[in-house]
Amino acid sequence: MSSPVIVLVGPMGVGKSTVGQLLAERLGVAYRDTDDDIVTAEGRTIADIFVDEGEPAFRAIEKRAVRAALTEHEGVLALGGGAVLDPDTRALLAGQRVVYLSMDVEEAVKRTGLNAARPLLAVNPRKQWRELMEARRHLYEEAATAVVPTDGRTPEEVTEAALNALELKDA
Ligand SMILES: Nc1ncnc2c1ncn2[C@@H]1O[C@H](COP(=O)(O)OP(=O)(O)O)[C@@H](O)[C@H]1O
Ligand SMILES: O=C(O)C1=C[C@@H](OP(=O)(O)O)[C@@H](O)[C@H](O)C1
Ligand SMILES: [Mg+2]
Repeated sequence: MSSPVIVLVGPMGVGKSTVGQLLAERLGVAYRDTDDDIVTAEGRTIADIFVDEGEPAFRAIEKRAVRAALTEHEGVLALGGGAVLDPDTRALLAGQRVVYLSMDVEEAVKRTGLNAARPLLAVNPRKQWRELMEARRHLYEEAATAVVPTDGRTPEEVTEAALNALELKDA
């Protein structure tokens, strides 16, 4: 059993997938994203899974994908924004190097507001994002070994800040 060098958590649109790829490049390791694993395994988009089967079915698929990635992958791993809702997933994250990428609501709306690929923000994104964060903020904070704010930072600056926060700067 192995574990990732860095796991990224945080809300939809904060840049986990973007920054995850940059971090992997910087560290010279592989990048993996559990949303991509799900799309590949299921042969359909995340939005289609939500529409066809509903959120609970998606969470069950996600839980298996996250467990596999957390126990197999040795590089940088980005999780979907809701993965931390699962208590077993949170237990698996304990003791790992977990970075919580954070942002405020205005930044969130800029990055995700018009993006239909994220079904949970499809209607009234600002209100839905606030509600999601009320339910999840403490879960992200509890899971995190480092919190990296992304507001007003480019993906490259966020990557640099994450490496600094983890003291992996010279990697
Ligand atoms: N630091 C950033 N500043 C501005 N836009 C960003 C930043 N990081 C990511 N983005 C953009 O926000 C959107 C969501 O990024 P993504 O990496 O898919 O987030 P996540 O995987 O956390 O949902 C993309 O359009 C991406 O280009
Ligand atoms: O926060 C969530 O509940 C979700 C986040 C999405 O991933 P990103 O955080 O990569 O957008 C994706 O897994 C799905 O749409 C549900
Ligand atoms: Mg993503």
